[in-house]
Amino acid sequence: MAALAPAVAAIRVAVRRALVGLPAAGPVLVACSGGADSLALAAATAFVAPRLGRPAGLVTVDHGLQAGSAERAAAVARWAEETGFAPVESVRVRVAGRPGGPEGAAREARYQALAEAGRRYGASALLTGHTRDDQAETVLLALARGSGPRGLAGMPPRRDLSGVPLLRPFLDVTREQTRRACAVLGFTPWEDPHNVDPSYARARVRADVLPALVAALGPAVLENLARTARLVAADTAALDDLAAAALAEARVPTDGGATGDRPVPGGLVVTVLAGLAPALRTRVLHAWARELGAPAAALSHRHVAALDALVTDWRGQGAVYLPGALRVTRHDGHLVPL
Ligand SMILES: Nc1ncnc2c1ncn2[C@@H]1O[C@H](COP(=O)(O)OP(=O)(O)OP(=O)(O)O)[C@@H](O)[C@H]1O
Repeated sequence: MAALAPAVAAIRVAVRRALVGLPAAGPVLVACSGGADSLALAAATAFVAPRLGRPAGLVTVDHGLQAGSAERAAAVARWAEETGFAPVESVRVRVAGRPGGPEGAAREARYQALAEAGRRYGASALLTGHTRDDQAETVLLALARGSGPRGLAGMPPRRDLSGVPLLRPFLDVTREQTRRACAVLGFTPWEDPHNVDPSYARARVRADVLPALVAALGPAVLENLARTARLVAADTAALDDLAAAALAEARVPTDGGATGDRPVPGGLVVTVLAGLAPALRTRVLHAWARELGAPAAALSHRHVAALDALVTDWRGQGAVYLPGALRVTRHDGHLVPL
């Protein structure tokens, strides 16, 4: 018997690790663009899932942004049916008219369609083909944009996508391995023109920045960036737990036992906030602003810093304006939403 190619073994092991012990019943759904990463993911899932007694389906999204995109989606769906995936779906989405740049709008439409498919089929998980290289790019972009620990934590291996568990089994698999696996298995992956389009920051990082880093510092750079993401993610999760407890403590009691003359519903006690370490306090304020209804994408460091100044640099300044048409002021030793 011919030995199993190491790249094929690596992708199967990664998918097996992700699927083994999945709590819920229901099929796993592979999100497949037809590119090397998600084609390798689909091939590994087609091999592993039946051996774990799980049905495997596949969804491909047609963004309708490029000539030939419908044909590409149809070809992926045809291949999936021939390979034994069920259900198989090709979903056409409308990208135009969504907020944000074209890349962000396409991503939002894609994830919405994937989550809807996941719910429709009662999927136990939705799988995407993000690799270690994608993770390294994400960390570098976050570092360059100054997005702080939440950005540096990169993409989590699992998260909730509107009620469906989203898994990324390939975060420890390299792009080189997915390409090699495709070659060994005789697939011709689709090459997404966006991946090499220099008008996208991620494409420039992929084409120029990472190769330069690897050339200067050696190939371990990719794994080291991915490890940085894991370490920061663990620290961030711990700090988030502490911040949730601190937020509970800072809340003005609504039962009449407030620290001021009268309770201020929905407010926070400034003296409690002032006693927190800055890293915790800014997390508390960020979480509180989200709770009040500020949209995550629009809530920036600047907004949180302005809230923080109400606590630590109080000079009687006016209300702080937050995205989502919100205002917060300091009154009588409390931060209060107006
Ligand atoms: N059109 C699509 N339809 C279904 N899933 C998609 C589509 N585009 C991306 N995905 C999913 O999201 C993952 C990340 O996509 P992205 O385009 O960011 O990275 P990529 O490295 O180019 O992936 P790939 O080589 O699989 O296209 C893919 O691996 C795939 O699981």
